[in-house]
Amino acid sequence: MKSQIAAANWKMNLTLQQGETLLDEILAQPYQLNHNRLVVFAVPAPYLAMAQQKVAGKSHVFIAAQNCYSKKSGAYTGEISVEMLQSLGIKWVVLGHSERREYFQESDQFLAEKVNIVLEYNMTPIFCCGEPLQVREAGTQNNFVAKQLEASLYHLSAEQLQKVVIAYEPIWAIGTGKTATSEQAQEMHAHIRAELANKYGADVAKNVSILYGGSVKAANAAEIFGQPDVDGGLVGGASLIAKEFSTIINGLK
Ligand SMILES: O=C(CO)COP(=O)(O)O
Repeated sequence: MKSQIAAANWKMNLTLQQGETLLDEILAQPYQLNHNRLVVFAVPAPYLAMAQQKVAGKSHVFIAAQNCYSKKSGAYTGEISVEMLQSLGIKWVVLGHSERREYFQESDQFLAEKVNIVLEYNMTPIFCCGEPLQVREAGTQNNFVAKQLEASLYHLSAEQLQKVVIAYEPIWAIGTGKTATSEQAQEMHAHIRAELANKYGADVAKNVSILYGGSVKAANAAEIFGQPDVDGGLVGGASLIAKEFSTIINGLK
């Protein structure tokens, strides 16, 4: 069964104290959450333990890492293993964000390895995909995203695939204020689901949560989330403002 998910991605923002205050303010509000209506905060690595403590005892609210390494342990200075995350109680990891792909040269193959290790530890990957502006302008975005999915996810079994959350984030809409229209979001999400159905069957595809990311804010969240194939969002800038993100959470179907 797929879930509706409001996921915050703080990226490389906020001090520890600012992060604590933000979490306190957001978590102080009442939300209608259940096992199919979830909130996730992807916080910077140094704040994972703090954030995990803040949500302890809160049902249906989870903390995510923004990245992890593909190896179990060893001489990999500066990297974070899934075992370390697991030891903190973290169950979610964002993988393949376009900023990681662009600035840190993360390849499809590397991401496939990260997906594998996250699933091996029974954690949930939020796998990001999405096309740059020139691909959108050329009209070849469907093919571009299908190739990203194929390269990093299609080695998975049907059972494994249903444990992956996909986040469609068109790069031209990230941090630009230029949101995809709800029609554009729905069109791509339907395409992603059709691709998954093609590979794994419709019964599997309908169980996969597909989030939209790119300039989601309080003012547009409910409309975008209301699209039939949009199962919530992965939110950057607006997730740093308590009132904005609280409204976004309430915009979930
Ligand atoms: O990249 C994003 C979330 O991962 C989207 O960022 P913005 O919401 O700031 O556009």
